[in-house]
Formats: sequence, structure tokens, C-alpha cells
Amino acid sequence: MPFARLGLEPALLQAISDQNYQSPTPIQESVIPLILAGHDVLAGAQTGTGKTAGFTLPMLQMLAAAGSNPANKTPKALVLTPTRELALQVSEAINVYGKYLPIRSQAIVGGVNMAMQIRLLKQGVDIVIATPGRLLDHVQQRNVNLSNIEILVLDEADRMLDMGFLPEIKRVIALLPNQRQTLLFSATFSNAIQNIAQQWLKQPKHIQVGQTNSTAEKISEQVYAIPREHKRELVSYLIGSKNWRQVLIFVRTKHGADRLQKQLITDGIKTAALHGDKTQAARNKALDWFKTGAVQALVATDVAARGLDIDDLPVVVNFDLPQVAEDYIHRIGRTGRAGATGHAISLVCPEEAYQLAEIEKFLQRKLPRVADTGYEPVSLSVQSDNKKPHKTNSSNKPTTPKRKQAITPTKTKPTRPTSKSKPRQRRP
Ligand SMILES: Nc1ncnc2c1ncn2[C@@H]1O[C@H](COP(=O)(O)OP(=O)(O)OP(=O)(O)O)[C@@H](O)[C@H]1O
Repeated sequence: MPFARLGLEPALLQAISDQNYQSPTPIQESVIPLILAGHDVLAGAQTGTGKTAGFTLPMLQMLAAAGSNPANKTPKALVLTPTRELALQVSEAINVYGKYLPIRSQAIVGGVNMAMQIRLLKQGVDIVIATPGRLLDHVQQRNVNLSNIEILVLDEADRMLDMGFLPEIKRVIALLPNQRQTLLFSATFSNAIQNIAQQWLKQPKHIQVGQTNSTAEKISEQVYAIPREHKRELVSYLIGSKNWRQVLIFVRTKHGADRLQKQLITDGIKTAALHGDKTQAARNKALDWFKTGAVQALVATDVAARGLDIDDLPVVVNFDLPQVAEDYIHRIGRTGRAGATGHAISLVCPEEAYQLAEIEKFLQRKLPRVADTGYEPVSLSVQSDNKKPHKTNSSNKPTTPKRKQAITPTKTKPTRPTSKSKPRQRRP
């Protein structure tokens, strides 16, 4: 089906054609007409399937139809995202799709100077794309008035509504008019989150493209079962031997990200690191270096797990498994986007066996193991007396949501390195 059949106006069709999009993706085909018809929408679709344009295109069309009123400087639409990088990316997408429309938009994120944001807000904007904390700072200082918001989008809605963000989101929503259109988008949804979301949606249309909580279709996955102490060496070896053009490597901690970055640089691999302890300028620079190919590897915490769109990224490596099972889907979803193929590798040590089991339970399938890792085989089986209660957000019970909890590792004893567990000779 061509985009024109979705009822989008020529200015948007031209911008879409400038992007060389041939036809809408299935999620776009489903949600665009519903949003244009004024419905609230709760939409799920796999990573990299074009959800951003799914909400941005109709939002722009509706705002343009209402006309930009320079006398009224308050925003009409608000997009909330869980991370600054994602807010900046959505803001760029709005600029790209809205380039032929007289719509003003502004990203309002933390970690950057407030004075510039205040100046821009005072000039007036139609769309604000924000992270919740910084938005509330501006509300408190009366720099922005949210009482005329007509459209609210929660991008990565399940992350936005987990307990970490819930108090802030509640405060923002209390400032918005009741009479508004609310749109929730994510690649994963638990029933608990859907239940909270119902409070803010009015007779929403539920759209699910593909199987709920599933990974993108064209990502091949592999698990390397290896002792923790060999992970660093294996990742350097794989980068060198597999000829990966670029690789995004997820680690658990900020400190771990800095350490692995240094080690990879020592191994001769151009590497940047992205995590929440860096200044926003350094975070932007690291992502920019990676996007432009100036570095081959980016080591990141889960701040990079959600929504980031890196062109043709071939490989994602889980150096450490994610703390929350859903994040496995989001992390590996940085590859295999827009119909491309991708490869996802998880380096799993015995201490992470429980996390792996939780991820497989969430995905309802086993991840394929690499038969010969080049190291002494280690077991990833979970001892039954070590099993912890299920702690992902995937509970089907409509309970009061708890703070997104970590998957607690088992107390499996680490395998003692033996002479046999020494790595085989590897090329650098
Ligand atoms: N109709 C289309 N045809 C071709 N490419 C498209 C189309 N719509 C979007 N894209 C491209 O697909 C890529 C992924 O889109 P987007 O970032 O919106 O995915 P997403 O579904 O939000 O993923 P995630 O769940 O990871 O946030 C982007 O590079 C975008 O330019």
C-alpha cells in the first residue's frame, strides 16, 4: 500500500519520499489512520519497525491542520522518552518528517544548559520532546505551560511507566488537559504495564504487529557459555576475526563500560563508551562517533538499549546479560532494523545462568548455544535450590507494579580456571 492511501498530506508525502521509504511498515499502516481519526492507541511492534514515524507523521498532520498559531506559544503535543538520546533522536525525526510544514518542535532534555532551552520555549513551540525530569524542572520554573497539550506520546511506554518513571509521569499527566489524545508505543508490553496505562487512555485501540514481546525477525542469536574472566579476550578476538564493521557492546555497569573501553583500545580497537556518568556532551559525542563510523566499537550501559537507531549496525554483543529480561529484546533490537539482517551474541558465564533462564522464559524459546567456544565448556544450568522468584515485568497478574527489578544472579560457584580452561591460541 502506498503512503498516500493513509490520508497523509502532500508535505508529509514529500518528506517520506525524500527518505526513500517505498511503503508504510505494517505498524504504520495500522496506526496512522487510527491516530488521524483521533483515537487513543496502545501499539506494540518489534524493534526497528518504524514506530517513530507511526506516531510522528499523524501527529504532524493533525498539528498542521489545526494551524500553527504564533500568538499562542504553548505546546500542543508532548512526546516523552526515557532517555535523552532517544528524545534527541525523536526530535530529529520530527524535523525530517516535518521539514515542509510550519511546525516548531524542541527537545528538552537534562544534562544541558537550561538557559538556551528557556529561550526556545519562550519563543513558542508546537511540539516538545522531553525526558520527564527536565520537563518538570521547566514546569516548576514556569518556563512551559502544558495546559494546551492535545496529543501525548509515551515512547518506549513500558519503560516510561515502570516504577522508576511512574511518579514523574503521573506528575506530568496531572498537568495535562483531560481532553487529549494519548499514544503509547513500545516493542515490549507486560500486562501489568498495560493495566496502568489504561488509566490514561480513553477507549484505546490496541494494535500489536507480530508476536507480543518478540525479537525482531532477522536477528540471528548465539550464546557463548564461557567463564567470566575470558569474556574480554573473546570479544576482542571476535571483533578481529569476524570482520565486524561495527559492534555495540552492552555491559551492566558504568564502571564496567569504562574498563572494557580501555581494554579494547589497548587491543587496538577504536572504542567509545556511553553511560550515565558521562556529561551529556560526552554522551552525544560517543554516539555521534559511533553513528559516523569514527569508532568501531561502542561500549554502553542500558542507556543505549531503547529506541536508538544506528544505521545498518551489524552486531550487538551482550558482554553482560541485561538485568531485566525485556531489555534483551531492546538491546539486540539495535541491529536488524528496517528489514536488515543482524547478529546478536551473548557472552554468558555460569553466574548469569539464572538471568539467561529468565530471558528464555520471557522469550518462550531457547537461545542457540555455540558448540565450541574455544574454551573449556561451562554449564549454564540453574540449580533448582538456587532459583529465585520470577522478577521480570512480564507478570500476567494485574498487580500494583513494582520498581523494575533486577534478575538476581544465582549463587552458582564460578568455575575455577584450570589449565584446561585457558583459551586456545587466538589470533589478536
Ligand atoms: N516505511 C518505512 N520504510 C523504510 N524504512 C523506514 C520506514 N519507516 C521507518 N523506517 C526506518 O526504519 C528505522 C527504524 O525505525 P524506528 O527507529 O522508528 O523503529 P522503532 O520501531 O521505533 O524501533 P525501537 O523499538 O527500537 O524503538 C529507521 O531508520 C527509519 O528511518
